[in-house]
Amino acid sequence: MAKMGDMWGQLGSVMASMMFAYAMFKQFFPDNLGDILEKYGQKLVAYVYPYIQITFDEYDSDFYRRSEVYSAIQSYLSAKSSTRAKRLKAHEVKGSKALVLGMDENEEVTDEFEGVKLWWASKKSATKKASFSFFPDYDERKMYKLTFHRRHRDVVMGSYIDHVRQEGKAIAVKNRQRKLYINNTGKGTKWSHVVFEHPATFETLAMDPKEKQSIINDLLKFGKGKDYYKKIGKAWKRGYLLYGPPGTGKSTMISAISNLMNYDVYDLELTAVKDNTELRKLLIDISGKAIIVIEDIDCSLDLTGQRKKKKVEEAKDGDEKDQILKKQEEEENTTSKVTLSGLLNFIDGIWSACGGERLIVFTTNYVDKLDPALIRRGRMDKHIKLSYCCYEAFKVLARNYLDLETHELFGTIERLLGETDMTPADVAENLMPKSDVEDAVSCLKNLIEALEAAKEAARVKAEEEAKQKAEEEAKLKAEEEAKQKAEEEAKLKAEEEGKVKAEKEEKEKKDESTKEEVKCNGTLVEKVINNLI
Ligand SMILES: Nc1ncnc2c1ncn2[C@@H]1O[C@H](COP(=O)(O)OP(=O)(O)OP(=O)(O)O)[C@@H](O)[C@H]1O
Ligand SMILES: [Mg+2]
Repeated sequence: MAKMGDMWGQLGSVMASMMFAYAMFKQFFPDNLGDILEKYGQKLVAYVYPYIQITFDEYDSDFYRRSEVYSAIQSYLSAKSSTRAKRLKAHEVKGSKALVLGMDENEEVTDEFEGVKLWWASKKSATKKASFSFFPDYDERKMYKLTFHRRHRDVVMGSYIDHVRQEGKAIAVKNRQRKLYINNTGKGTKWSHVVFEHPATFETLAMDPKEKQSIINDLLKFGKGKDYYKKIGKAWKRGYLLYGPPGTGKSTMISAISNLMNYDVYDLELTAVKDNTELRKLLIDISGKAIIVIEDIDCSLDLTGQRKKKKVEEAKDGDEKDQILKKQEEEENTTSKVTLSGLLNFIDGIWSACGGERLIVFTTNYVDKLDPALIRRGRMDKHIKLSYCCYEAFKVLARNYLDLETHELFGTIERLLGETDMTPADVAENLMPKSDVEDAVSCLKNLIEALEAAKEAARVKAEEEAKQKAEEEAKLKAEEEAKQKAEEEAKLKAEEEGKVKAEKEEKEKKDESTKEEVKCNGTLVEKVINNLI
């Protein structure tokens, strides 16, 4: 019975060949005889082959998305096949208690539902792709084939397939091993994954308890919001922007969110995405119950296109311009061409609604660098600032790292944390015992020492900065004074020169008139003498 499906499949192809042969010879029979033969032929086929086959392909017809029904059947059959199939495929899933078993190719299992017997077979077919390559390229199609007697058609269509889907989904959720997906593996538009095993939870996350609770409430409400989002006509997704200095727990919070919500994490490396089309393809491949993470978003996307253009325009020299353009072209070929608008579409374009519940999380150290369009509410709905360690956050770390709820040194630490900035990462590092002989008290003392050192360093830095600022101000002032002095001197000099010039002109004028007078007098004397003579 194990090869029941195959047997009927072969019989089916024999019948098909007979029908083909019949079609070839049909033209030699009189019309009415042909009709009679066809009618009885079909009856004969139905009589001999009373089984129906349904095929479930791994991918939807457009090859964009893995079929949900296929995945559900796979989970459903993995439970059946591990007890019934003879040839199994074993996948070792790290961290799971047992091997995950599935049907091997061309293997069959039987199933029973409401007294109806059904046969499932796993198949694989390869069709040759149209390609000019020397080596032929094949498209592999995996599928499940369901065979059942035609008298059970109503049961199968009415309830069995639905039962398989529901059961399969429930099994998948139960066995779900969360995954961390990455896209920067040189496989183009494909995600590859590892098992997600980060132990961080909201309990171990050090931050202000009120803020923490509000984030947890927000997430839980989102998780239960399927009907609500449908009612308000919004895609079931929510954006979180996590910002703050390095080592304040942004990445840790993403793990805590994944552990709280039981979502997979898709760590999207934007710089490895070729262009907007590739970005969209990646988006389509993301399943529901997912956190899409773009870390250090300010470094991932080139928002400086404008500035580059300007640089080219500024370059006057033709050679210089060519060089800049050539360099830019080279850069463009090697770097990602994902644009801001491509990313905005990724977050809330029409495609972003495919696939079910999703969280989109951006992290950055420099929130001011981001384009306001990227982080406006509606895209990044909740902005969470992760900051330096406060006393409340320290208490969480002390509980996690040292099992301490309170201690007399806590007071000193509270004061010091109020006086200096230290990231939770640094506090945690100081609280961690480095050897077996180190106990909780020595760790607290280490932290106090580190805080005092940090305070001293901050004081020295502030002093140096103040000194540098004062020096710069003094330099600026001196420069300003020198400039003013120079201006005044120049003015004085100009005045002096003007005065000298005016005097000179006056003198020249005077000399001129004296000359004129002398000339006149000479002429007069000459005239008088002439008259006298
Ligand atoms: N708020 C926190 N609660 C608990 N542990 C923390 C917290 N912040 C930092 N840590 C510890 O410090 C380490 C570094 O933190 P994390 O990687 O989350 O920082 P980040 O904010 O993502 O830094 P970056 O901006 O450099 O990516 C973590 O492994 C964790 O052990
Ligand atoms: Mg980080």
